[in-house]
Amino acid sequence: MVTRAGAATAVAGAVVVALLSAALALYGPPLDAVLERAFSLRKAHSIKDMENTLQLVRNIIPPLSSTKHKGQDGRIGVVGGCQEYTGAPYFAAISALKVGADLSHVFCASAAAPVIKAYSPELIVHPVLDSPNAVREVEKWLPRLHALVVGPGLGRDDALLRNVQGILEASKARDIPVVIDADGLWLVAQQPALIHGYRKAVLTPNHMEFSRLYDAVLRGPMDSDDSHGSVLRLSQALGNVTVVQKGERDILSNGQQVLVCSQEGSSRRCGGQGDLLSGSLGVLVHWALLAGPEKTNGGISDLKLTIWGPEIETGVKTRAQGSCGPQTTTPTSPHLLLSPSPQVQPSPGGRVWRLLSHQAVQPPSLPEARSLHHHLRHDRRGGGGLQQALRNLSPRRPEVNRHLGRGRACV
Ligand SMILES: NC(=O)C1=CN([C@@H]2O[C@H](COP(=O)(O)OP(=O)(O)OC[C@H]3O[C@@H](n4cnc5c(N)ncnc54)[C@H](O)[C@@H]3O)[C@@H](O)[C@H]2O)[C@@H](O)CC1
Ligand SMILES: Nc1ncnc2c1ncn2[C@@H]1O[C@H](COP(=O)(O)OP(=O)(O)OP(=O)(O)O)[C@@H](O)[C@H]1O
Ligand SMILES: [Mg+2]
Repeated sequence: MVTRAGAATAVAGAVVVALLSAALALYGPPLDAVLERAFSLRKAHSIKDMENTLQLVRNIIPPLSSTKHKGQDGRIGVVGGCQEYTGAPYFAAISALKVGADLSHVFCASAAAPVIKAYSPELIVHPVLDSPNAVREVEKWLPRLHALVVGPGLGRDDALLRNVQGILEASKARDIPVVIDADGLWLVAQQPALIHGYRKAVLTPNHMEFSRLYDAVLRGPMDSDDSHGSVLRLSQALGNVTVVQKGERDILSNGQQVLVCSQEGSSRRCGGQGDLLSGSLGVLVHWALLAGPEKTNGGISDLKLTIWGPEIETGVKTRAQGSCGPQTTTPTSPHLLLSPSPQVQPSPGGRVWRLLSHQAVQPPSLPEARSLHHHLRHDRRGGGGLQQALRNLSPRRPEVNRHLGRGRACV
């Protein structure tokens, strides 16, 4: 059973994704313009805070080393892909590799398999989801997977959904972290008990999926004037699973804390951006849980973290002195202060990109783009700031930039 710290670590992983997505969102338009737009700060915090935050990101990135074997840094399975939808599972599965997983599997309906296989040789595609032995076929792979992403391009066919129900049961029995997205959330809305109390579940509903889920679980429409409270309540009603409500501002909660990320990203509202998020999250939740509470300071509630740059607020549930129960504070500062220690007073003005460009030395030219994983590790060995790592991603790999540029997802 997952400890509280373990579950909180999953949420800490979500904070990491918020930061990484800031990084991921930097590709596309010229870097400085995006930095200016994405990281422009109204109130800057100390460089130390920025360093703390980047340290959280670095902490969960598993070290690259020549002693590792294939798959050790992440083997992710995507459950989805049907006759109509083949792009979504591809976007989710390839995102897992681009973030830094070693292997990415897609378990899809037989009709979708040849199409998804044709998209990329990097994906291991299993045409089993519509087979009579689908659950057994997937279950064979579960011992070799670190996390599952369930739902991208799944569709709503009852037979497929029944198979996915069995796959989720088998995954829970093996304590495998699951990210549930898209039509996987359609299934959860029909059977909330399927994941109730499973603290290694992370749900990533968009606006529509959230209101459907909220309605199904809490038997009534969400309060659109209290989006923070709605996410908190839904998480609590589902037994404190982590809920990431995607939108103009991403709102996350594990039933104890609420974290809001308003990091500016792509203004496109094209299909597939949520799929990029869920695939990336599959890797990062695994890494955050693998890193453990000591690396993520026990999870969000214990982190002395002031998020630098992205306007991330939190309604951290704090036990007011002398009160009998937890209270939710409403966010005042545009920055996230996650510890009960006295509020860090933001210093006026300033822009992160000036800090980063000051820090970042001329990046060495790399013959080919590598995963962000590589660069974040490289950064740890005393490189420049995260920006240098990002600059190292070769602009000569348009498919990488296009992929990273699309994916603005703050979780
Ligand atoms: N290329 C592909 O294969 C893609 C497949 N997809 C799959 O398509 C299936 C259905 O996903 P959808 O997201 O379309 O379905 P949803 O049921 O989540 O959304 C239905 C429609 O609601 C509308 N909508 C979305 N956000 C809204 C908002 N904030 N306010 C008002 N209306 C809003 C959109 O037009 C959307 O198509 C999922 O399985 C998903 O994974 C999508 O991921 C898109 C890309
Ligand atoms: N109105 C918005 N303004 C800015 N960013 C947004 C907006 N809506 C969503 N986003 C961002 O885009 C990302 C994807 O959200 P979206 O609502 O498109 O997911 P989705 O519908 O599941 O996508 P998909 O088409 O892949 O299923 C989210 O992480 C969110 O941060
Ligand atoms: Mg979606």
